[in-house]
Amino acid sequence: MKGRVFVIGLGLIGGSLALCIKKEHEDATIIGFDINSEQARLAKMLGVIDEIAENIYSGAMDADLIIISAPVNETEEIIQFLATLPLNPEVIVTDTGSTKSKIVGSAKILENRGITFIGGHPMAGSHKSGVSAAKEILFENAFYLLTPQEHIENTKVELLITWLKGTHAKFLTITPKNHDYLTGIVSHFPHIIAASIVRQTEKLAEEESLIPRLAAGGFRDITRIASSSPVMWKDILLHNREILIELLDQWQEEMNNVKTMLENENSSDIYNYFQQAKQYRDGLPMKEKGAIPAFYDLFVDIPDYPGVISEITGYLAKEAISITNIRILETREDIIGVLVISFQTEEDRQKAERCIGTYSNYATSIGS
Ligand SMILES: NC(=O)c1ccc[n+]([C@@H]2O[C@H](COP(=O)([O-])OP(=O)(O)OC[C@H]3O[C@@H](n4cnc5c(N)ncnc54)[C@H](O)[C@@H]3O)[C@@H](O)[C@H]2O)c1
Ligand SMILES: O=C(O)C(=O)C[C@]1(C(=O)O)C=C[C@@H](O)C=C1
Repeated sequence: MKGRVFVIGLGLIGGSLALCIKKEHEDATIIGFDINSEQARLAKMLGVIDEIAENIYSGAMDADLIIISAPVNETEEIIQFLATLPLNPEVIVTDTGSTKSKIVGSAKILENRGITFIGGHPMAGSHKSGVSAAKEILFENAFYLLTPQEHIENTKVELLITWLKGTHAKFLTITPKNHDYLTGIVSHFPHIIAASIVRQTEKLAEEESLIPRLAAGGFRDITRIASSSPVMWKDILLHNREILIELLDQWQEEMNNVKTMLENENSSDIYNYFQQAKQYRDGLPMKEKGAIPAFYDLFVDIPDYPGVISEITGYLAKEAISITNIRILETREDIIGVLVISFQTEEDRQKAERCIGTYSNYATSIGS
């Protein structure tokens, strides 16, 4: 499609969407604005946008699509400002905020002026911020939630989906209220828990200096998202305050149950607690980027000697097996333990397992 797309907020999400749109719609012009001029300059340098707008006014005036991708409080303010501008009457304004009720409520001011606003939330991301972390494949197979108000014409929603086709996401329309309830459970609340575990550990580490050095696999897995942007999460919590307070009450009750099981040394209840959790988690959809992203990981036990990683990647290269990611699980300090290699498909993972088995004696497993 041809047209002018204006992205306000050139961070991880705005930058990634700009890349997706440009890839799918080569004739479109992507204009970007960021309150942080360094981010805007970097976005232009990295080829994420075609032009930098000097301000929101100049970028928005003749845009066909406006994407607001700033923290959610800022998003509300940007909407207020857009409502003061003589925009193209056919423009679609959307956002990417992690909360929807307050933003969609604020956007009534645009609708009162005849401007179409369709709330949006791509349900994929990272703990990393900024345009340097933007990537075109970020939203592939993820859900992309849209929250159009009832009066919005279907053709407008379809047009927005066409603009966003290059995300290769799965679009789903829901109400803002339902959106905030669901994302409160599977996204916002886990971020509070991750941060709380890190904070508790930090406090306890004041008395025990070995703690940070021992914080390996399990701790890192459950706390990765505690490295996310504090500005973004401060805003999200305040927007979804009521639901999160309810979830915190339920969580406290849940923790009291665990405490009682332990006080009573009730081994069968403790077993069932973990068993039910495992069963539910193992049954979650893995092939889509939903609550748990799809990774075709192969775990390889490796000895601690220089060159072992290039040896293994060399075997895979010999058989032309592409890898998408490679990392080391630091199971023990100073000792290389397990190499985790990710593949795009299950077929590649199986080929790699056979390949490593053919060329070496390293033990492999696919985890569980
Ligand atoms: N990070 C994620 O995992 C994720 C996933 C989906 C949706 N979101 C949502 O998308 C939005 C953007 O998140 P992100 O991860 O890209 O954050 P980010 O910090 O990487 O980028 C946000 C950008 O917005 C800019 N900005 C802030 N105020 C602005 C203003 N008034 N005008 C113009 N630019 C402004 C910042 O300078 C920054 O460059 C947030 O609303 C967030 O809730 C985040
Ligand atoms: O993968 C991560 O780091 C994320 O936190 C991504 C995540 C999530 O909670 O799943 C975070 C916020 C968004 O609104 C959507 C996605």
